This record gives sequence, structure tokens and C-alpha cells, in this order.
Amino acid sequence: QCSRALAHIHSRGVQEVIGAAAWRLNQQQPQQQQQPQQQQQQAGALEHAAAGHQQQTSRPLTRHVQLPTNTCRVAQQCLHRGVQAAALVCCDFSCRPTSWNQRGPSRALLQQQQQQQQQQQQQWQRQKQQGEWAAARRCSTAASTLHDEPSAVQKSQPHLPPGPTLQHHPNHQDQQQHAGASQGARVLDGKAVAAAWSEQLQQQVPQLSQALGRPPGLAVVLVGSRPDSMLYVTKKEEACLRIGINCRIIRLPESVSQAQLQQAVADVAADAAVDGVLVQLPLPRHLDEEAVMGALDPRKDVDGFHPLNMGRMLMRGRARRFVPATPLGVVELLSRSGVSLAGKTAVVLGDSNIVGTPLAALLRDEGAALVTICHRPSIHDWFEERSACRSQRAQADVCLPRLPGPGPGPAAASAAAAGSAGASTPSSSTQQGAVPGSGSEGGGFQASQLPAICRTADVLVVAVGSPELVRGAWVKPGAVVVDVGINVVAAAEEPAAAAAAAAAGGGEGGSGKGSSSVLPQGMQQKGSCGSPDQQQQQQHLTGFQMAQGSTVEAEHALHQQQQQQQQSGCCQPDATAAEAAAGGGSGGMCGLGSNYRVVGDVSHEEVAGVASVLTPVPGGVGPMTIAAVLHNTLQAARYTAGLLRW
Ligand SMILES: Nc1nc2c(c(=O)[nH]1)N[C@@H](CN(C=O)c1ccc(C(=O)N[C@@H](CCC(=O)O)C(=O)O)cc1)CN2
Repeated sequence: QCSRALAHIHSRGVQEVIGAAAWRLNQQQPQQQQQPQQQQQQAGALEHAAAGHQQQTSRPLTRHVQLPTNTCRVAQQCLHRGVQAAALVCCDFSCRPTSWNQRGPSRALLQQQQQQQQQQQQQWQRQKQQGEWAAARRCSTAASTLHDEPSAVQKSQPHLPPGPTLQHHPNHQDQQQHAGASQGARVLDGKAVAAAWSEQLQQQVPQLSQALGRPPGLAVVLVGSRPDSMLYVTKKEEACLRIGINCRIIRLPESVSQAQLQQAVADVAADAAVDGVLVQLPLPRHLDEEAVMGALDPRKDVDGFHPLNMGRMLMRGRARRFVPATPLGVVELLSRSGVSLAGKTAVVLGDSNIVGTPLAALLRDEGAALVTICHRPSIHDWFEERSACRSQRAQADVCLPRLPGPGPGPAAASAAAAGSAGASTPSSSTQQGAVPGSGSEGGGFQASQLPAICRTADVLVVAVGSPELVRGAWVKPGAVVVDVGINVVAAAEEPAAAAAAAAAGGGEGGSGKGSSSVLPQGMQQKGSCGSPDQQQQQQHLTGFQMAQGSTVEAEHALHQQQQQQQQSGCCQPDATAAEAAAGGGSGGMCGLGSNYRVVGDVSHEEVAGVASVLTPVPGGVGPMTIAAVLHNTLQAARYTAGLLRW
């Protein structure tokens, strides 16, 4: 079990697992009491490794393995001799502070640690059934409460400085792991967790600035003036300034050419005062995002979108470098909230490069036993049927998607509507005849599985950009649900209101034609935003667009619409990001005001009654994304300063 745990640690990129030799020594004579000479040998070996490390990197060792039973005190001696950081793995549950020798920690500290360990061990006992992955996690959990342990994802990255302390909440974990039908989900406070993380990062800045001879520097390249992108860039800039990172924004016009953009990125990356560079996405349609990402300097690629960084993360057992901010934020939010992923069945709705795809790899690395990605063909089918779904919601718990068959169209829509009455699971007869794996040509089968696949998830992450797609009935009781979507909808379009409207309207039809109740009031007042059909379409796309997991195609389509609206006075073309942020409870995209609100991809109200843990929108993953950018920028600064080996 121990060697598996070590292999696991190695496979996650931790290179410095010193003490493994001492562990082996101990293994060879498991029954024997160690002789003082042996103990000294081990202490010497660890110290030697620690000193070597310090010499090589000019900083103290930041992680080592805490060894079983007898050797624990050896590790402890190391801590006393200037090794700063936490034990990573404690393989032996019977290891007790009492086995440490007199030169170990003070009695008070021992007592405190003993108490903590006892609490942990009680918790371990309750979780003992969780299997091998859980064992490794239990160990690191114990270690992290004893010391200032790097957080979950940091552990998987080599050479990290002492990181933030994982806040494990046994009660919360119990709640998560033992909850059946939930009395009400624990709603994670992403804003507070991000603030705490940022504060920890802020504490690292002075030391880094000293090593660099200047503050760490981030450059953000922003093409065009999408209100959402402007808002996010402003958030990044403000967050940087708050903790002492210099932030440069390079604003390029919408019409910038591929060559000009790549040149601008190369120029800013060549600036010696810039440690990290990111290009805000999405880019206008005429630009080739892949080429831009490929041309980034991977050592400064704080978004982790360069193929080298992405590849290292996706491949099993490779040492990671930069991890994309939103997935990193998700995993940090869970881990800092005491939510364990070990042994869990995870489902990720959405396969974007920004969120879904990298997050699936992170969940795998965090110990999830099974990770399913519901990818584009299946989800697109849902989008195609959303308008039909909406009007069906009043009548059915789960709105069925289009039946397998011809491509999207009115016939398919009415088939879906007809099928929605009785069947709510994929085992229903309406699903027969579906062609598994038929993919984008006829993804009805995949789409029809979505609710059922979601219901298999202990941990469900939704990043598709479809407002409140995931309903209560899609969620397994007691599941952990992470909502990554950010959708702007008209305030009047709350699900309950929509359902009531649909019920009152007696099945108005899928298109929502002429339904003024769902139109943004501001637009109605201005009355110049296109036909009702266009307005309806715009609403869909608005929600679609704002999500971090949404497709670039849809984003561009919306952007074009926005531009048209701006020209026609529908949106405020001159609203700055700051104004937008200040405007209305929605967080104010495009000067939205109170007629709009920001919702996630999950029906919060419904799912809160079923899940055990839920992230809100806004105030969940979004703020964690910003904190993760700060984290990555400081990592980049460490590479620049030579504090980390690339
Ligand atoms: N180059 C990148 N582009 C984009 C990324 C990315 O990680 N790198 N992710 C998203 C946008 N994004 C950061 O860039 C981001 C999205 C949302 C938030 C956020 O804080 N959201 C708030 C709500 C928004 C509001 O106030 O209206 C929240 O959830 O509380 C931050 C950053 C796409 N592009």
C-alpha cells in the first residue's frame, strides 16, 4: 500500500520524495526496533538530501515524505533542522507522536498534534472502506493538518513553495460522504476561499520580488472589446494589483491580424519584467487561437494552454507545469472546502479546452475513480432542444432531448416534445433505436443519456454555458455539484417564472415566439433589437456566450449580435468593464442593470435540495479562477527567478 502511495505521489509529478530510502530500510526490518545507529543513519540521509536540495535550489526543502512509525521522528528531526514544509505521506496509521524521541517537538505541540491526529484517525476509521486511493489521500490530509501543507493541486506539482493550508472540515466531509437525500446543500463560498488563497499568495510576493529584483509581472492580451472579456481582464488586473503583482494590459483592436497578434504576444513575452502572459479568450473569429497558443512561450504560459503545458497535464504521470486557471480553481475550491475526490465517480459536462478537458484530467489526478466527459455532440443536442425544453418544463421533471434520427429541425423538436411526457430515463422506449456513438451526425443517443449519466455522478461539474440546464432530477442525492457556467438571462426568465408562463400559455411551442415575458426589459423599452425571433435567439446565445465552457462559434455569433445591438443602441457600447461590473446585481455584463441576472448551468434552487455540496454562480468558481491566475503568475515568477527548475 505504501509503495503504491509513493508511486502515486511520483506519478503526480512530485520529484522530491526523500526518505523513500529510509522507508525501505525500515521495511526490511519491520519487526525490529531500530537501533540508534540506524536512526542516526536515516536522519543523516534525510538531512543530507535536504541540504543538497537547499544548495541546489537555494531554498529549503518544501516537501518530504513522512515515514512510518519509527522513522516519523526522523522526519520530525528534519523539520526541526530547517526543513520548512509538510510531510506528504504518512503511510502508517499507527504512527504516533509518542514514538518521537525527546528531541522532538515540545510537549504542548505534541499534545496538540496528537489531538489532531486522533481526530483524523477517527475520521479515517469512518472512511476506511474507501480503498487505496483514499488511503493516500487520508495520509496527505493528516499531514496537511499538522503542517502548513501545500494544497491539493500544488502537491501534484514539483518544487512548489510552502503552500496554503488545506482546510479540512470533518463534518463537511461526513456530510458529503454520507448524505443521502440532502436537507439542503452546503453552498461553497468561492469568494471567501479565493480571498483566503489570494492572501496566502500575497504573503509570498515580497520574497519573490526580492529574488527577482522587481515585482512579479503578468501581461494580459485583450483583443477587441467584448464586455465579458473586458470585465474578466479588469478582475485579473485588480487582483494582481491587490497582492503586489504588476499587471500590463495589451489592448488590441478587433481587426488585429494573426501576425500582429502573435508579434504582440512575442514582444510582451520578451519583456524581462513580465513573468506570465495570457491571451484573453475567446478571440475574434478571424484569428487562429491554436496558432496563438502554440506560439506562446510555455514558461510564461500562465493559462496553461500551450500544448506542452496542456500535454503534461493530460498525460498520465507527467510532472505538470501550468494548469489552466478555472480547473485549478475548481479543484482548489473543493480541496479547500474539505471535499475529497478520492474514489469518486465524476462526470464533467462540457469538453472545452478552457475547463472541461483539463478538469477531467485534474479530477483523475485527484483520485476520482471514474471520470466521464460528456462532450460536444451530446450537449449540442441539448442546446438545439432548449427552446422546446423550456416550454415542457412545466409538464415534465426532465425534458427529453431530440429523439435519434434526422438533424435538428421542427420535426425533431416536436418529436422531443411528444416524447417528453412519459419517459424520463434513457431506458425508456423512446430511446430505442438510438445509435451509440453516432456522434455529431446524430448524437441523439448521447444526448438522451445526459440526465442519467449525470445521476451516476458523486461529483458533477457543469461547464457548458446553458442557463440552468441541470435540474434537480439530474442529480444523485448527496452529490457534489460544481457549476462553472456563467450565463446572463433576463430576470423574468427565472425557471419558475418560465414554467409558470409555459403552463399558463398552454404549450406555446418550443420556439418561444412572441413571448414578451422572456425578453430583456431594457431591450423591450428600446425596441430596436431585432424581431422577436432574433430576440429569442439572442437570449439563448447570451447565456451560451458567457459560459466559460461555451463554444467559440456561439460566442462569435453572439458577439456579432452584440455589436449589431450596440450599433442600434440596445447595449451600451461605451460601458466600461468597471461600469459593467458595477451595474446591477448581475455583476453587470454590458451594463445589464437589474433586468438581468447571472445564473449558472445548474438550477440552483432545485439542485440545492438534492446535492450535499453546491457551488453558486456568481461567487463560486469565478473568483477562484482569478485567484488561480495569481497562483500561476507567481509560479511563472519562480521559473524566471530560477527558484523552480522548469
Ligand atoms: N485566457 C482565458 N480566457 C478565458 C478564461 C481563462 O481562464 N483564460 N476563462 C473565462 C473567463 N474568465 C477568466 O478569464 C473568468 C470568468 C468568470 C469570472 C468571475 O469572476 N465570474 C463571476 C461572475 C461574473 C460577473 O461578475 O458577472 C463569478 O462567477 O462570481 C472570472 C474570470 C473565459 N475566458
